[in-house]
Amino acid sequence: MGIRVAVAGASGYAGGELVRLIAGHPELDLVAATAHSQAGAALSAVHPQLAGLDVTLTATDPAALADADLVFLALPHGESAALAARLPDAVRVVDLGADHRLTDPAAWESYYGGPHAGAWTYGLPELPGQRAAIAAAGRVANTGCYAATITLALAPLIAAGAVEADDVVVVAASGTTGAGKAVKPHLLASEVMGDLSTYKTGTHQHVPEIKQATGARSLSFTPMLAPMPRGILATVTARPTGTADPAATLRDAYAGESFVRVLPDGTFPRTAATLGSNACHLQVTVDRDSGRVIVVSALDNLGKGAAGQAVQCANLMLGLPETAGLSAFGVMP
Ligand SMILES: NC(=O)C1=CN([C@@H]2O[C@H](COP(=O)(O)OP(=O)(O)OC[C@H]3O[C@@H](n4cnc5c(N)ncnc54)[C@H](OP(=O)(O)O)[C@@H]3O)[C@@H](O)[C@H]2O)C=CC1
Ligand SMILES: CC(=O)N[C@@H](CCC(=O)OP(=O)(O)O)C(=O)O
Repeated sequence: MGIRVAVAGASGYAGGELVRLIAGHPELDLVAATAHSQAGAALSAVHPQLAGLDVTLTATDPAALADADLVFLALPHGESAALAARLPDAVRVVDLGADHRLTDPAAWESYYGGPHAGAWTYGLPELPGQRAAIAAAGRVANTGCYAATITLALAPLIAAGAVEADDVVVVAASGTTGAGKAVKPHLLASEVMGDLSTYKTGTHQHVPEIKQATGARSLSFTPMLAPMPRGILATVTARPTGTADPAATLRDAYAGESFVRVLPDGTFPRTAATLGSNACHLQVTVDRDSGRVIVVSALDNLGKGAAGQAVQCANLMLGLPETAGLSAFGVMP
């Protein structure tokens, strides 16, 4: 028997990807997979890609999870804080939701509403100091999917003083799994196919998280819905300060990393190249006309944007090799 892990919200997109990764992980054993409306169903009936795993979804009840060494929470916003509070301290928790990401209660109130549940250790191992903090933590708040894509592109540049922190502009497109599996009319194939649209224009809830994680002081963020199931591509632009070379800064920041790749010169990230993996691909250039630095960043929103990142954090928390059960290589085409 390996290390006992459980997934709450296993019937959702992020939960299904967690179970897939756990099934291929050399050290983790799934001891519970829970759901809400679909409790009682066979896991493989909900997730056909998991055919062959003999698992029945049970109700999301703390008693079903308390027996695990580590619990992944892949629940709607607002549900994980209440559930985590009912788990014993000895059970480690990685929350894929937003409940514990923000340190500023006013930012939480403004973007999410309702009571602020308090901040946990932020689950982005590639940020300076964060790897050790995650390894020492009992509770980790996994990143938002856009927040991971954008923070990996921007944080080293602001930390090095290579770009100005008060004029960051981001335009990004996400696949539809980013919105979860619950039925929503605007996500019907007939609405999404052949279309590209902005949404939450100028109001996206990841803005305070990205500012907190990167040190950006002013951020304009325009998200778009793309007609594809998975993947996020972000263009992050900012004014260079002239004091540090952006390309060298990014290459130095990620030189020893397993999952974050600054691509060879002239090669730009594509979402498809990251799908199914825990990779984030980056490229940096300077806009010929405006002189702004442009960083392009791509990842799989269910991989490095959610479940892959959560397994990476769990590996650190459990003292396992950080890369265990994870691939840096996508399944393109
Ligand atoms: N999808 C993504 O790309 C990313 C998602 N996340 C976060 O991960 C979490 C899960 O997202 P995702 O998988 O996309 O969402 P889904 O809508 O696909 O899945 C939600 C899960 O939560 C369960 N659930 C629904 N309502 C309740 C409730 N009231 N109490 C307990 N469980 C409930 C559902 O069960 P059932 O189906 O049985 O009703 C399902 O298992 C969210 O917080 C999301 O923000 C973070 C990063 C990326
Ligand atoms: C396409 C789409 O709707 N994406 C979602 C991504 C949210 C997400 O996954 O992150 P959180 O965990 O912070 O909710 C959105 O933009 O709100």
